[in-house]
Amino acid sequence: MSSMGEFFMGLGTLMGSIMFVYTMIQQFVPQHVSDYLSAYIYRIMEFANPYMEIRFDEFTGGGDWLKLSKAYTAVEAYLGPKSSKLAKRLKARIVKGDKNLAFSMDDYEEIVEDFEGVQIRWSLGMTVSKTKSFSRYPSATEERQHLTLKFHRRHREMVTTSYLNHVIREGKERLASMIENRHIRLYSNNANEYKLWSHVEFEHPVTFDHLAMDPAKKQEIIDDLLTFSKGRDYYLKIGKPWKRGYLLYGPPGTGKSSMIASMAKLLNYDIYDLELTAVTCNSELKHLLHNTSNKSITVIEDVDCSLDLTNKREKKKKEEDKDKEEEESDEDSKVTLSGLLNVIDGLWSACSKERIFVFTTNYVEKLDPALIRRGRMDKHIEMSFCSYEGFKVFAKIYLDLESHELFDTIRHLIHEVKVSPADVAENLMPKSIESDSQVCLQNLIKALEKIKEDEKLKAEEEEE
Ligand SMILES: Nc1ncnc2c1ncn2[C@@H]1O[C@H](COP(=O)(O)OP(=O)(O)OP(=O)(O)O)[C@@H](O)[C@H]1O
Ligand SMILES: [Mg+2]
Repeated sequence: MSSMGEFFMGLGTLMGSIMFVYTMIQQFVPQHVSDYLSAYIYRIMEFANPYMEIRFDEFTGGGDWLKLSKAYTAVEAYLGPKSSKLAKRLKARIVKGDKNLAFSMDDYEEIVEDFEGVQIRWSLGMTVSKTKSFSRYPSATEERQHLTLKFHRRHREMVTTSYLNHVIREGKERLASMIENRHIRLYSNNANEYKLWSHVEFEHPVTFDHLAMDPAKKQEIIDDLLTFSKGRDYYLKIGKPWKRGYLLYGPPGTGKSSMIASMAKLLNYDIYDLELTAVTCNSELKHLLHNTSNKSITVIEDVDCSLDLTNKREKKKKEEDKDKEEEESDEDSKVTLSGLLNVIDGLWSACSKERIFVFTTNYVEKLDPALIRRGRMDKHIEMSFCSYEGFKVFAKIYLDLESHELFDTIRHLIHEVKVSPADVAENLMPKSIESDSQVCLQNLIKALEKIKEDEKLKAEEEEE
């Protein structure tokens, strides 16, 4: 064994000397001779080098369509605990919700692990590329990491099969448990250079318990969501992709956004807040949706305002007769209704699992029926003005009250007026440190009476 080691050490010294001599010669020979020599020297080096390398890049794809590599993510997760034990230089960071620091390998650090008696080296490298001139930060550099696996080539078969299978399997298991324990993420598609999502940790405190709405309706939605999340086998059995669409409609301030936050909390799903107006074309939309993860909620808020999705199909038919060519180029340049329908339930959507789509709108009647038909938006949920039941939820949460002598007055008033839950919540909040629940309820009564008065005046004006 030691003679083998000595042999390779000697070989290493020899190669070093050849490189030194070659560098000297290079300065005195013409370019074409130097190129010729380089090719030969490279071959000799390859022949003499007993090690092989496999590289895992952080991103795959190229140009504007970069994608976080799944293999890299799995390897990184696999190496996490090993790095803290084996690496000499570590990076430390605080992970929210975890009391211990998280460690990973520092840049250009290397760790060596033993797998079934075979020595395997992992190193973390970095490629630095200048961002393109149209970047928001002209001189900024873009750093991308890669992990390199190095081993003796006589173990090629074992490393490329059983070792790497083991790495990916363990990495994926670790990722799954990390996702289960980590905070929910809120992704948004700001128009960055690589057309990818950026995220923050989702800190919204609202849950279904805070939602003021009819308790039976609330329970029905909770049951629907839980049935969906446990429905893997059922969806397989009925031959449908495991996804569900919810349309939330109703006036402003009735809890549509709060409902989305509660859904994500209930299921522990990430939220992808898709800003359609920032998407330039159908293929970019497809790219973004391809890069969402399973167990997630993709949200398009105010879908009626995001695009002209209202009667696009009818327009399209007319335009088709007019000028076909013009329409084709138009299709390429922006997101269209058919582009959106295609990403929601085109063939590719069947490749993902456990996906929820939520659209919100204040004007359900404006939307193209194709967009909201069952199968696309499976459940239509009307978020409406505050009812007495809704008020009772607020009274319990905001004031710790289950009953009060003023409740009866509020019950009568709330039936008579159209008041949003947001307005009720605002009026119930104490406005000074001295305000007790009596004062808060009286404030609400005043506000409701004012709304009633205004509604009456408006009706009279309209009649006139
Ligand atoms: N049903 C509700 N239950 C509890 N709180 C509510 C409800 N509706 C509104 N609120 C309160 O009002 C605020 C605004 O609500 P939210 O943003 O969810 O309304 P929205 O329906 O999404 O409005 P918009 O149509 O303007 O987007 C919330 O922060 C919340 O405090
Ligand atoms: Mg909203």
